[in-house]
Amino acid sequence: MAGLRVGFIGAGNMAQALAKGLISAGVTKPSNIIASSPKIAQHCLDAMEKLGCRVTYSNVEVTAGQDVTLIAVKPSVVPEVLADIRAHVTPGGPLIASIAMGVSLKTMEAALAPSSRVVRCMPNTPCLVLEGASVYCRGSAATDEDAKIANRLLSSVGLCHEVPESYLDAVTGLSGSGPAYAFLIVEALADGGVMMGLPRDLAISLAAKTLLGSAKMVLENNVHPGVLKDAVCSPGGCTIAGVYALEAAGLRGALINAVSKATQRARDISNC
Ligand SMILES: NC(=O)C1=CN([C@@H]2O[C@H](COP(=O)(O)OP(=O)(O)OC[C@H]3O[C@@H](n4cnc5c(N)ncnc54)[C@H](O)[C@@H]3O)[C@@H](O)[C@H]2O)C=CC1
Ligand SMILES: O=C(O)[C@@H]1CCC=N1
Repeated sequence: MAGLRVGFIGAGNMAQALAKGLISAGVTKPSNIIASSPKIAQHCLDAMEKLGCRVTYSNVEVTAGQDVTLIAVKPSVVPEVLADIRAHVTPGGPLIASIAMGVSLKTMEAALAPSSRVVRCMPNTPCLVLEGASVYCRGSAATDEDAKIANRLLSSVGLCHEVPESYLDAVTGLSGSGPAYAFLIVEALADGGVMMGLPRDLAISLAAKTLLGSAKMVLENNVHPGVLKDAVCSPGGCTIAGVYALEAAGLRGALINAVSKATQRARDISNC
């Protein structure tokens, strides 16, 4: 697997997070990674080069001789990229894996030659620190071997599930966008600590570790989060007073609404 040849079309935030994650997980060597981007985004290519990856202005070069080519450009740029590479993607060529929000398998397959092997993925930025939460679904011509490649790539940088494509927009609204919600929560908890007199650095570190540890308890203990919450709330204690403040402010509704709005936005883009 350390020999897996990975191409990135697009070298921005998510491509860099995945490349760093794949390298630190030992899935592939930097020299086996190549990334493309237009000259106007030279700083993205410079960041990839700093990791030891090869870089190019040519999207076609990123399909040649790769095991997998990841499309990591904004959704509106995907049609242009698929047109660039169409003539160079043969059924025996690289697996095409898109991480673009709202771009369906049907759209990708229609833009590529018949029988092109495609998977659609939704990772998130914590792949950078090997704590990603990713899913993928396979296109009609993708083989079991292709699914294995997608699974091994994404599970090397966190957890990974294969799901039906109908889940993709909701996954985008939950875990694709979710790090932004989590960062807001960390920042706001730290603000609370600062308001109560804690130094900023200490407050951020305590808030972030509290989220990390709580998330770990949910994942490792396989216990419903409500049960774990109850165990922190002593009768008549301080935590239930804090929980009441959150409930009164509508925290649950706000988070449910965030996932719903982000999912709807992904759906709107899917239907464009
Ligand atoms: N940022 C995130 O947390 C996540 C993003 N995604 C998806 O990943 C994709 C990329 O997002 P980001 O990395 O955040 O965007 P970004 O704006 O940081 O990076 C986009 C990259 O595409 C390059 N690019 C633009 N036009 C190009 C072209 N014609 N050919 C080749 N490269 C081109 C840019 O130079 C840039 O390097 C999006 O489709 C997004 O939906 C998915 C999961 C999480
Ligand atoms: O905000 C976005 O459009 C992308 C997709 C998921 C995370 N970032």
